[in-house]
Amino acid sequence: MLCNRLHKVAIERLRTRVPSTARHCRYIHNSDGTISEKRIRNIGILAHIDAGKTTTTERMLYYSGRTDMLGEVKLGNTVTDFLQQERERGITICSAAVSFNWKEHRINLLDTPGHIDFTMEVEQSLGAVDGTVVILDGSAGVEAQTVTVWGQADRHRLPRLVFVNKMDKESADYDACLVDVKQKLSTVPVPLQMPIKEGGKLVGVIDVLSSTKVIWDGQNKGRSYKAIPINDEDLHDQVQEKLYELIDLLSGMDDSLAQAIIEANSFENIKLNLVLDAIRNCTLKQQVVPVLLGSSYKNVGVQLLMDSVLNFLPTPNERNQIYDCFGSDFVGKVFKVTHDKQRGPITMIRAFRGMAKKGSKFITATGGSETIQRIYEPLADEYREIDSFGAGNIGLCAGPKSTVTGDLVVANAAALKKALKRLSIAGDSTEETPDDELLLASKLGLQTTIPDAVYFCSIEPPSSGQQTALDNALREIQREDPSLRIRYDEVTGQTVLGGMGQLHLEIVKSRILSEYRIDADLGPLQIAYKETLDEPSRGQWTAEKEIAGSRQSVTMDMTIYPLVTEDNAERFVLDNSAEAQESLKLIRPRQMAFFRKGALAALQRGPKLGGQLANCAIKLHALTIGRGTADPFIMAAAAQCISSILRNASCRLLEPDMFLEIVTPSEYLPPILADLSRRRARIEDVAQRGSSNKVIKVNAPLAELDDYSTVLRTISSGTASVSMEPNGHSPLNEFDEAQAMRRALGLE
Ligand SMILES: Nc1nc2c(ncn2[C@@H]2O[C@H](COP(=O)(O)OP(=O)(O)OP(=O)(O)O)[C@@H](O)[C@H]2O)c(=O)[nH]1
Repeated sequence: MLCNRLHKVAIERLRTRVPSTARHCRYIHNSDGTISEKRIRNIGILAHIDAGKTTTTERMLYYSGRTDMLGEVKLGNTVTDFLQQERERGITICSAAVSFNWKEHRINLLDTPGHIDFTMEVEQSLGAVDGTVVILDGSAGVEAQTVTVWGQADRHRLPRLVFVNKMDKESADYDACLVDVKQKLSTVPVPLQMPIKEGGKLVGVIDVLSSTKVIWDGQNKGRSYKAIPINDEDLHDQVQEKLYELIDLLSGMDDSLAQAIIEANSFENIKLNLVLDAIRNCTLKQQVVPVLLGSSYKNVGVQLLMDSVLNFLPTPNERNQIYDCFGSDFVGKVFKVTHDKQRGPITMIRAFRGMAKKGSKFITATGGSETIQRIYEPLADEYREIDSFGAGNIGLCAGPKSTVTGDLVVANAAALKKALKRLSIAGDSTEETPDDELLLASKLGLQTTIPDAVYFCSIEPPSSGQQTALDNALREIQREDPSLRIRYDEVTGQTVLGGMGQLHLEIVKSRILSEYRIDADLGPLQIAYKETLDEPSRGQWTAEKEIAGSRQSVTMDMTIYPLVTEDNAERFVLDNSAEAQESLKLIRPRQMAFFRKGALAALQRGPKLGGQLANCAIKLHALTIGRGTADPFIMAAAAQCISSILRNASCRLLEPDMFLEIVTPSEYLPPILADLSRRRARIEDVAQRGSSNKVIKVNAPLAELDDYSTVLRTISSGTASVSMEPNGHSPLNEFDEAQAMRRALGLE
């Protein structure tokens, strides 16, 4: 029988695991010191807040032998939550990179924050990994932020595993989680395990593929576990049925497995390797998602999750073909910058092609050349020096000074040109433009979109003597976190911060105090409105000046017009009439690139409340640039022209909306709905969850959600919960706009 054969293989497989205490596996390195790509897995851990990412990561580090003790979130001593703020608040703020060896493979793991305010961190991390583990809280299933991070992983086309954690909780429901995964994440779950509970306590899992019980004995912090055959006949038949269901499902997607079944004329006698290969192939194609379970906190199931990472998630060379245009030249992506007190800025780079060595150089988006003075292996805030890191791996580099999170880094200008040429996007021009790298990034589909700020506030140092120190601290934090916006308000003379939420801005303030010893003052939190225009507005502008004896002059004619949708729309276009083309043909590509930059930059500040302009584009009709005019002058002139057109245009405010998912016992539905209607909310859906709960999906203006979580708790006697995420902007009517303007200007 299939099961008997699978038993032997599987028990053998589980028993022959490599001793996990090996701290360094020499045999995974190539002769040049790099690690073979086949032996690397780069994974991100994603989840709704508090599902157990940090706890699971901590177990992985411990079982792999990378750490000697098990950190606990509650005790504030975990490896990945190393910022003081994270330890105090028990949440992940920054994604942290850790690497460890497991069964002769290197796993580089990025633990990401679960709170919506730190979505940008998740986005950057996903650009650096090849697969993800999505963790669910077994008692809560798929939650609002799970759906958000799942969507992010979709955008990066990342194969995934699901780990249903917290299965030790009485209210945990594995089957409900599987239904949730199918319905809410619109994917095909492949359950590889079933829970084993004894006296209500989770003691192990049934490994469906091998039809064995895997039991953790509760000793030595879950290090040891054993696989034993299933003796109970009923249970055995039940597991067998699950296995056949699984093979049946996979055979519809995997030809080799289908062929084997046809040849055997049954599901029996199918080799375990064929089933494993089918799961792997279908996972890589993102047709299915293997689902595992356990309890990280109670030390059950994590080792099998680590095995599955090796078995089912892709190696670096199974993805990332878009970087083939670089051949063997070094190319990588900066997924994070941190500031270490002793080592200065540390740039974390995922290498896709080539090799980076200590002492070598690379170029960045800003065109600057950077030198890698030292390279370290990732272990959160600990550092172990290495000489190089190659394609598929992650390296922490000390030395680069201006690289920012999200930068594409390339060996040198020649390598960049060669890659552009291979992609045939260099055109005939031999002139370097400031947009070369952007062009490449957009061609490769690597452009990172920085989410819009939803809140802003002013920030001031305790004394004017500390302004420079504060500016430097903010610059450093912004290099780490591009979702923090910083601008100088010329009218008030204040520095203004824009962020993803209240928590985001509070954390920035706390970091400035704890890491830079500046007790800065934050002004009141204000909503980040956007602005748009109702109808096209055209204007002409001439900028003339004499700088160091050289006459600078730019004359231009432009229109700003509304767009129906901003998706994929070009925000700067040239008028294609014959007359316009005649005027524009004299402009060199580099001058046009600077002009475009200046014009687009001016769209960052609308005339009403200084909000970013949305849903509009610029058309250039005519441009004349005097001989010898410097590029920065061209850029500034374009910006002045746009600002002047905007001042005369009819603009409107757009307010940020939030999407809310509220889970409440049914009896509290009426008062919650009544309260929402007072908040200008738009109800999208009210559905039943389980026998006694309702789930309300609703869109509401951020301006109306001040203290909402507290109010909800009061209305529902503490039983309802809400998760929120930004959901675009929508126009205000005249009355609400006038009120918003008064509030923003401090007039009420
Ligand atoms: N009962 C139970 N509690 C768990 C389990 N795993 C984690 N926890 C607890 O759940 C809480 C959140 O765990 P974390 O590991 O910080 O979760 P996280 O997903 O990293 O949280 P954020 O990064 O802040 O989103 C902590 O109090 C953990 O001790 C589990 O398997 N069972």
